[in-house]
Formats: sequence, C-alpha cells, structure tokens
Amino acid sequence: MAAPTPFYLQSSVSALRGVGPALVQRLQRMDIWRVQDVLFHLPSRYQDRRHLLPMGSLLPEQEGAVLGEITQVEHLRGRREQWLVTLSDGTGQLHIRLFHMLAPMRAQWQPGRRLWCFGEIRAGYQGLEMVHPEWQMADQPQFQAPTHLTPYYPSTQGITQAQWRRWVAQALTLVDQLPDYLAKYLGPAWPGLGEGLRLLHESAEEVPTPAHPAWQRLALEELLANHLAIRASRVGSDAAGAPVIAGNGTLWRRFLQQLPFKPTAAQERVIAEINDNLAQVRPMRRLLQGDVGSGKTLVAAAAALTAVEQQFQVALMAPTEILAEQLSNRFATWLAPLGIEVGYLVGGLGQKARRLLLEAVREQRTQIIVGTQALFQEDVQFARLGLVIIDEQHRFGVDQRRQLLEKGQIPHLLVMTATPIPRTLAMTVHADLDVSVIDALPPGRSPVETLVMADSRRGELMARMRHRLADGEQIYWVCPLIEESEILALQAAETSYADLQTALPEIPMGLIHGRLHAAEKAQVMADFQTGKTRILVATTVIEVGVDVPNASLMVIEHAERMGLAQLHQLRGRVGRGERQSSCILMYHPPLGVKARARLQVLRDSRDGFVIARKDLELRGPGEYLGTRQTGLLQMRVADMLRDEALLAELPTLAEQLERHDPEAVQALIQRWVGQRLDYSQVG
Ligand SMILES: Nc1ncnc2c1ncn2[C@@H]1O[C@H](COP(=O)(O)OP(=O)(O)OP(=O)(O)O)[C@@H](O)[C@H]1O
Repeated sequence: MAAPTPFYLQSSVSALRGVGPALVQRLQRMDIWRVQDVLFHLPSRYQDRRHLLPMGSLLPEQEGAVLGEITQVEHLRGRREQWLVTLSDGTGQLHIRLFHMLAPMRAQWQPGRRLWCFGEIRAGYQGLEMVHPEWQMADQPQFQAPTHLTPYYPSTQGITQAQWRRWVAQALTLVDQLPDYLAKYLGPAWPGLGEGLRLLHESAEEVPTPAHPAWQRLALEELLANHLAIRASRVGSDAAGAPVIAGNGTLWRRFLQQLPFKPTAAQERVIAEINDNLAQVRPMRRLLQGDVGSGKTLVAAAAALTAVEQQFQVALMAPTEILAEQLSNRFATWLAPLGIEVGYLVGGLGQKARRLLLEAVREQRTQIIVGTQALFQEDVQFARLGLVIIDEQHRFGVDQRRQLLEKGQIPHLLVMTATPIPRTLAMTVHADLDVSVIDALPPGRSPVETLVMADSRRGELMARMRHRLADGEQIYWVCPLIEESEILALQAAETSYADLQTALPEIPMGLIHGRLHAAEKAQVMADFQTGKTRILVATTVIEVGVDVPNASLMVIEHAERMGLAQLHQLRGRVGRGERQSSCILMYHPPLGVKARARLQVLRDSRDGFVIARKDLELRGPGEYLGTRQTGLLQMRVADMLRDEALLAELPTLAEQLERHDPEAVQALIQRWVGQRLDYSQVG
C-alpha cells in the first residue's frame, strides 16, 4: 500500500483521504477550502447514543437510542409505499417508519431479531415513531453500543456525518501546528487553542459546557476576530461630514402641547442623546433599543421634528407594508396639526400617486416620507435628506442600509429595535453604532396575564372571549405559523376565521394575511383600529409594531411552533392601554418536554431580555451553538448573550494586536470570519 501523502494545515481539502473533486466543490460552497478550515468546522451539537431510552417513557421531540426486539414488520402499499416496523423492549413499544427498504435490510429486519436504533421520536398516527433512524443489528457479535458522545456537524446535501468525523479526525492530527496568536497576550490561566478544538471535536465523556475554559478560549478568539473585522472596516468613515442639525425645540414644544401624554424620563434622556448627535458634523449612527411597547415611535418623532425644524427631510423605513402604513398613519395624525406633510411610499402604490409623491419629495414639499424597501429605489430622490430612521433593523440586510444612506449626502442614522441586546454586546456587534436604551415602560401599564392552554379547551376560551367583547374590548387571534407553505398558513387562518364566525356570529371580524393587496390590508387594519371590527384574525404579519391600545386579548394558536422571541413580540401587541390584558398560548397536545418548558418561560417572564436568555439556556450547552435566534451575527462557538463577560476583553486585545501584530489581525479575521460577511458594507 502506498504511504499516505503528507498534508498541511494550508493544503487544499482535497489532500484529505476520501475527498474527491465533487466533494471539494461541495465543501467550498460551505466556505471550507483548506484543511485548517475543517478544524474550524465545529459540531453544532452532540448526540448521546450511550444510554438506552426505555420505550415505555419516550416523549415526542426526544432524541436518543433504543434497543428492542422486532415484533412485526408491515408492508403498507398506500399512495406512498412504506414499512412500519414495531419494536418492543418490555417497557413499551415503538414504531419505525421507513419509506424505502433495500433487500439486505429486509433480510435482516425480521421478527425476533434485536435492533438498536438512534433517532428523533415523533408523534405519528399510530403512536410514537422514529423515521429512518440510524441502526445496527444488536444480536450480532460485532454490535457495539457507542461509548462516547458523538459530534454532529452542520452539513450539506451529499456529505454524511460519518464523512465529517473522518475528515475532522485527519485534520486534528495537525492541530498542534496551528498558530496561537493570542497566547502571548492572554495570561497563563488560559488554555491553548488546540486544547479547545480537541475538546469540541472529540469531547468524549460529557457535552462540553460553554463555561469550560477551553471553550471560552475559542469563544474569545471568535468574538475578537469579529470585533477586529468590524474595526477594520470602520477606519476613516468617521471623518465624513454630515449636516449639522441644531434645532431649538420649537416644533417639539408645539407637538407636546397636543400630545395626550408626557414623555417618560427614559424617552426624554434618549431624545437628548439624539439631538446632541444631530448637532455634530460627525454623522450620527445610533441604535435605539426598547422593549415592545416602550415608546420608541415618540422618540423617532422627536428626532424627525428636529430635522424638519431645520428644513431637512426625514426617511423612515419599516420592514413590512403594514408597519410602514401604521407608522405613516401615526406620524400623519401627530404631525399634520403642525403643518408637516408625511408621505407614504410602498411597492403597491399606483403609478400616478407614486409620481406625485416623488415629485413632492424632490421639491421638498414633503418633509417626512415613510415606506418599505420601496424607499431604496433609484427614482426616489430627496432634496435635502438629513435623517434616516430604520425600524426593526435586524430585518434589513446590511446592504439595504447602505443603499438608503447613499440617498442623502451623509445623513444621520437612527436604527430602532425591540430585539434585546445588552449594551456591551451591541457595541461589539455594531461597533459603528452608539446605543441608547429606553429602559422603562410608559406609566399605567399592567402586566399581560399569560396562560398556556390546550386547544381542546376552546369552549372555555369562547366564554372568556364573549366576556371581553361584552366589555367593549378587542381581540387578536393569531394563526399558526406554517413555514413550508404560505398557502397552508392562509388555509389555516381561513378555517379559524370561519370557526370563529360560527361561534360568535354577531361579532364583526377581520382577516389579514400576507396575500392581501396593500390596500386591502390597510382597510382591514383601519377597520380594526377604529373598532369597526372587534376581532382580528391574522397570520403572524401583525408581529411587530402594530398599535391598537383597545385590544386586550390575544389568542395564539399553535404557540408551540413559534420562537420565544416571536411570541414575546406578538404578546407585546396587547397590554398597550390601561386595561388588564391577557395572552393565551394555545397548543395542540401532546406537548413535548422542550415545548412545555419554552411556553412556561413566556408565562413566567415579561422581560424581552430575560426571555432571550432563557431561550438560550433551554437550548442546552453544546446543543445549539451560534446566535441564529437573536438575529445577530452567526457565530460558530461564541454566543453573544451567553459569553457577554468576554466582551470586556475585546477592545484592549484588539488594540494590542493592531499595534504589534497586524498580520495576526488579518489571519484571525480570515480564520473565523472568512468571506462570510463583508463588513465594509455596514452603513
Ligand atoms: N410617555 C408615554 N406615556 C404614555 N403612553 C405612551 C408614552 N409613549 C408612548 N406611549 C404609547 O405607548 C404605546 C407604545 O408605544 P410605541 O408604539 O412607540 O412602542 P414601541 O416601542 O414602538 O413598541 P413596539 O416595538 O412594540 O412597536 C403607544 O400606544 C404610544 O402611544
């Protein structure tokens, strides 16, 4: 046999055994080019295949191994051919469902044989089941139950877990040659880079916890690499000149006289921070954070008034048409009495209306223009754009932010978000943005009562609804999220709408979903806003920013399918007035262990930040790396909420490296960030 070809960290992945040209291409599409990149392709979670789960106590959504005797093999020839195999272990039984079964497998899977399976438990029509699990015959001498944890790698079509494990094992033989750029800056208490990588790839006995020093070492390096990348792209952008907008507050004072409430101290403080920025040549880049219902819109209005007072125009952008419409209505109602014209630009606007609006914007007859992405289009030209306000920033791509900024000379930028991010964290992720936080809700709000309820208790729910309606209140009814298909989501909403109409025939209701035209949506929303309809049945389009203070009850169907952050946002639509409000999270039984714990979090907490943290804990250590859910940068090891304590180390480390080791800066960015993000595009 030929001696294996030597390979190095910088060799192409094709140097690894088992990687041919087709696989090289697939790996490159995952941004894995060199052997070194395989080392940094970290497990997304771990599977524990060592312990057997007793079949009598299985729960849906559980993942694990079972061992039992085959008691029955049924071949079902329906619309779709399939096999249903029954396994029994004395404590209970489990079905295995297969959609194809090759001959060798058919020969082995016979009643009386013993079978080991690993997979996820699902609730099927005939009881609990596993679909195409991994398996071994357990009554053969070569059967070996796994003795350690099994890493599970993010993958792509055509690459199996077994392949990943083999490649990683080869790459790990070189791990000690990996340059450790931080060793000389970190104290002796920190473990080396190689140790961290070994822990994550080969963690034999226990799921590596994020508190483990080796893990922390990797997380620190990844955070630092991201921080360095952002810093590198910032250089020079500060020097550019923005319009100096030093208002004297005349418009704002006039506005306050007609406002039915007073700004809270938190709002006042943030408004002052913004006005201070607007008066500088250095362009404002500010992130305004405030939990749902904290009153961000008023702050946006204050900033807009400062700009308008000094004859500058303001562009206000929201992620959806409904939100843009809501914002524009609120701005129009608030500002029309002051003689300020508010324009509204979305994709569905008629040609003539659009032309007139654009003309007014070009000639500066319209001072404030609210819209969606439609604001980016080339023919939208401002006469004197001084301020751009973006609502719910995480929904917009970085690139879109930049496009809008190009519309003015160098306008000031205010980004508003309800996504809770701690201040230190925000400063690391958005090194370009200063952060303001509205940390108190307006007075007089009573907390939303949250109930978790099986959908079999609909009768009871209808009684509760009648009661609320009799008191003159309004209700949101949110329909299940069906990711795979908008049509299915719509059908579900239509069914719920029809059911509600049957149950409450005398109550006027509206139905809103993504497929309606802009004008229809606007009408449905307006009818609900004015109280003409009393119940609004909606797909999750109402998620962010809708403001109808008279709505005091929200029912969410299939809450178990939704993310915690989304549920929190939805719930924030009620409890905006003085009335005692409730949110009912309905689920379809049986409820899995995880789903139950998640809904419980919503019941117990009302603080967006706490909820985001709990969500993180529930994912469990090592089970879910990265920051996908928070809508922030996606990382491999670090999680910005969990590893917040590390953030304090970054600025000093970054300065040291920039001063003494510029090559290491490049190498670290390349190692961790690679081509994934083009930071130079950040607004
Ligand atoms: N200082 C205040 N006193 C009383 N009510 C206020 C105050 N500020 C805002 N509100 C009202 O509170 C409600 C929520 O405000 P707003 O819609 O601005 O919240 P938000 O921060 O944008 O929340 P979301 O992220 O949920 O859209 C609105 O009905 C608004 O009129």
